Amino acid sequence: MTELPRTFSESLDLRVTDTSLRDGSHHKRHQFTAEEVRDIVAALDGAGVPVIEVTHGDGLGGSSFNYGFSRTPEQELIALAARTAVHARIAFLMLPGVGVLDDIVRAQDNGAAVCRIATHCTEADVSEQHFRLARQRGLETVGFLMMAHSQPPESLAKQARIMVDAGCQCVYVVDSAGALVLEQVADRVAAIVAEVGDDAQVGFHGHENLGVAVANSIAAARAGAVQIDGSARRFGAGAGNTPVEAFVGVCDKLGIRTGVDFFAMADAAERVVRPAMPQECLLDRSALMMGYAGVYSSFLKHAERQAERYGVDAGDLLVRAGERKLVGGQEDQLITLALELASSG
Ligand SMILES: C[C@H](O)CC(=O)C(=O)O
Ligand SMILES: [Mn+2]
Repeated sequence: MTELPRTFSESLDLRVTDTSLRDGSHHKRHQFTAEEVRDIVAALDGAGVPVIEVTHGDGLGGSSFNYGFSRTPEQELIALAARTAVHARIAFLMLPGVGVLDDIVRAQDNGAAVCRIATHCTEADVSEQHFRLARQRGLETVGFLMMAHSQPPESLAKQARIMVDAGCQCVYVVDSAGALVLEQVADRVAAIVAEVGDDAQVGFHGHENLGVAVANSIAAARAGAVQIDGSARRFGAGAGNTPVEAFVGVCDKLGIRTGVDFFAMADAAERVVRPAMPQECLLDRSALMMGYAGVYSSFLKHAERQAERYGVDAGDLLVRAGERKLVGGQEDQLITLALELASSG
């Protein structure tokens, strides 16, 4: 049986992970400065956020021509975050094949404590060696089943079992496209809870493309998820993630104990995180198309760039990406789709 993370105090019902400094990296085109990361970590830590994720938007090793180059090397940002946080644990994300095993070792040497491994939701087996290494090294582990809207609950449960058997301590339903609504989240979480039982925890990572990320996160919690992701001020890909400050406020009203201070979190979101954002994360036409058509939220900035370059509409391009069922890593295919749209229009 997998040992569960000893990260919960008896007095908490669920654990919040803030991913502004990782998912928000997409919205900022990976241009975080050291000062922004230090100030945001200090503010989130001060508000009682227990886990803060810091990495390139596409995970360790993501700084590249395909995904966009980081302004500041992510390992430097991880080290700075770990030095800054007094209570919070620092997490990092890695996608096998984008990052490599050695990147995990470096992130841990730089002070990270939580290793989050993400795969497309039908490809969990590519994460097995990464979970084994992380657990051998004493890291806490989380598995991300991305684009979870694209598979039914029972398929996700089988993929979750693969991750858990490899050493994953908490499997997340990751609504990368912000395409799931309410029962669709609950059914997926419940299926994984039923499959993994006491062997692992279950989590939920939402996107706001259809405007229901907070409600989806509550549905996940009611179905048994005990780790929930969000980003201060929704700072994330697409229309952004579940806003942590609103989620914490809703949890307070429902009697769900997160340990995060609502008022300090609202201050951090407005006074520290918002100034680091290039603009608000908008629930605009393009974001709606992603949620409706089931498109990976991190495609937004790439689609906007190709739409401008080829004189097509970004929303139309995203709908076509949904029809073609593109998955993470296929960002370059947006160029082909933009050319198709340009020649058909
Ligand atoms: C690499 C992706 O941005 C991971 C994620 O946050 C998602 O799929 O959503
Ligand atoms: Mn995300």
